[in-house]
Amino acid sequence: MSALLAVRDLRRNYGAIRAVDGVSFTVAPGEILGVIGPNGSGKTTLFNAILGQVRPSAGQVLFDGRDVTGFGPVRLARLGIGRTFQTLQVFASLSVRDNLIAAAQEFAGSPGRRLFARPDAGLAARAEEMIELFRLGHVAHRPAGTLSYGQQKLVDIAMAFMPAPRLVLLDEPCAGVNPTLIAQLADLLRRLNREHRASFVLIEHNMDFVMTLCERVICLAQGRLLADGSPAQVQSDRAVLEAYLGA
Ligand SMILES: Nc1ncnc2c1ncn2[C@@H]1O[C@H](COP(=O)(O)OP(=O)(O)OP(=O)(O)O)[C@@H](O)[C@H]1O
Repeated sequence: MSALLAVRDLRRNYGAIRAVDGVSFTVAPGEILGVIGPNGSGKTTLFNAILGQVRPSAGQVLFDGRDVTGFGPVRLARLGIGRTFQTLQVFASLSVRDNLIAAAQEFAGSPGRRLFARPDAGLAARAEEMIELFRLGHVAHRPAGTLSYGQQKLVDIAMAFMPAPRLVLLDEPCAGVNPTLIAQLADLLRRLNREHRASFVLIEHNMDFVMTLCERVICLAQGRLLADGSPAQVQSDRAVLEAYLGA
C-alpha cells in the first residue's frame, strides 16, 4: 500500500544547529505513529517543517504521493492534514461550539465561497458530531476559557478534527492532562482511527500512552532518526536507551 505521508531526508538548520538532520519515514493509511525523543531532539521542528510552519532546509514531504514540501497549514488542511500545538489554540471567550465552527471555517472553501456562505453553513452538524464524540455536550455552550485545562485540550483536539482530516499531527496531546482524561483521549483517538479512518502522528513524552496507542514508533536524537519499529522494539533499543540516559 502506498504511503499516506512520506518524509524524505528532511533537514532544518538554525544557524549551526541541525534541528532536523536528514529524517526519513512513512505513515501508512490508517496508521498511528508515535514520535519520541529527549528534549531538544527535533520533534517539534520536524512537525513544523512537515507542515510548512518553518521552511525545510532540504528534503521532501509527500502527502498521498503529491509533493507538498513547503505548503502552508491552510493549504495542507484543505488537502486533509491537520495539527495541534503544544500550547492551546482555543479562543477563550468563544463557546466550545463556536470554537469548533471557527476552526473549520478557517479551512472551508475559497475566500469567495466563505464570504457568501452562512457563517455556520454545513459546519453546525459536524460540530455536534464532534461534541458528542468528545463528550463535550455538558460544556458546549460555555466559553472555552472557563473549562479545565484538560477539557480545553480536548476542545483543541476536536477543533483539529472539524475539517475531517485524513492525517493529524498531535504535539504532546497528554501534556498537562489528568490520567482520567488521558484514558478518555486514548479511547477517542482509537475511535477516530477506526471509525473515521484518521491517521495520526503524535509527539508524546507519556510512554504508557505511546506504547498502548501507537502501532509504530520512531525515536529522534539530536535531529536524527535513531530507531523506527514496533513500540516493544524501540523501547528496548540500546541506542534509544542511551539517548535518554545521556539527555
Ligand atoms: N526557532 C529556533 N531558533 C533556533 N533554534 C531552534 C529554534 N527552534 C528549535 N531550535 C533548536 O532546535 C533543536 C530542536 O528543538 P525542538 O523544539 O524541535 O525539539 P523537541 O524535540 O521538540 O524538544 P521538546 O521535547 O523539548 O519539545 C534544539 O536544539 C532547539 O534549541
